[in-house]
Amino acid sequence: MKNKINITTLILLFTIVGFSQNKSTTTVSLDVYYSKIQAEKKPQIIDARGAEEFALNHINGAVNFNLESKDYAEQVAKLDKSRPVFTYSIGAGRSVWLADDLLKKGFKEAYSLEGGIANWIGNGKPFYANSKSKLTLAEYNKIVADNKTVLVDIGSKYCGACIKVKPVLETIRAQYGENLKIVEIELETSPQVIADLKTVKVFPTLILYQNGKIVFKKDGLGDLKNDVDVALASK
Ligand SMILES: O=S(=O)([O-])[S-]
Repeated sequence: MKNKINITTLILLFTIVGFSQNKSTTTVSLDVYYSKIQAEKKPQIIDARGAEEFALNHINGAVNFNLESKDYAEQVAKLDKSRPVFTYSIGAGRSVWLADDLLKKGFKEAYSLEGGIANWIGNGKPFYANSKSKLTLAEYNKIVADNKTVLVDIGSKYCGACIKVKPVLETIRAQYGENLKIVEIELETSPQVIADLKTVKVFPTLILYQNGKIVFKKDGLGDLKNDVDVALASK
């Protein structure tokens, strides 16, 4: 439990401090990141999340460390400073910190992936996952077809912003009961459906369907409760 709190606190801290920094020039779009990786024979891809997160899923060919790792200096020393380094995490936290630190240490190029692992997997790029998806795309489509109104929450249990969605979902669930089907999809248990949906660019992503059609799709929590109320009141 203590460990879980520490990891969550750490992620929230990285998120808050990461967002409060000036936007780093090292953050690039998925297209730029991917094409630069493709141009490298042996790309140096660093997963800046925790070891537990990395063990569950990661970009193919990535290695794992971040600024908090005990062997951080050793890991950095293994990299080639003259070649680009590609970092990612969940958002603009750990990966930006790592890319900036590498640049300070004299690396020529360091790029952090905008939208992190959500953007990579959500756009169908190759990834490793240690388990099959609990939910398949066929099952997802059936839920959307079988229920008049469906709210989908897509995120990761390691993402600070995703954790903030949960109490809002509970409020919505209490208000709408059986009139609204809520589906929660986590990267850790259903990575393949996130890839198959081809719509996720960031965690959390929230999608409201009515009669099988998308009413809204939101990147981030925003004012979810109000948006659901407004959307359902107008139907
Ligand atoms: O640190 S983070 O980018 O994973 S939120």
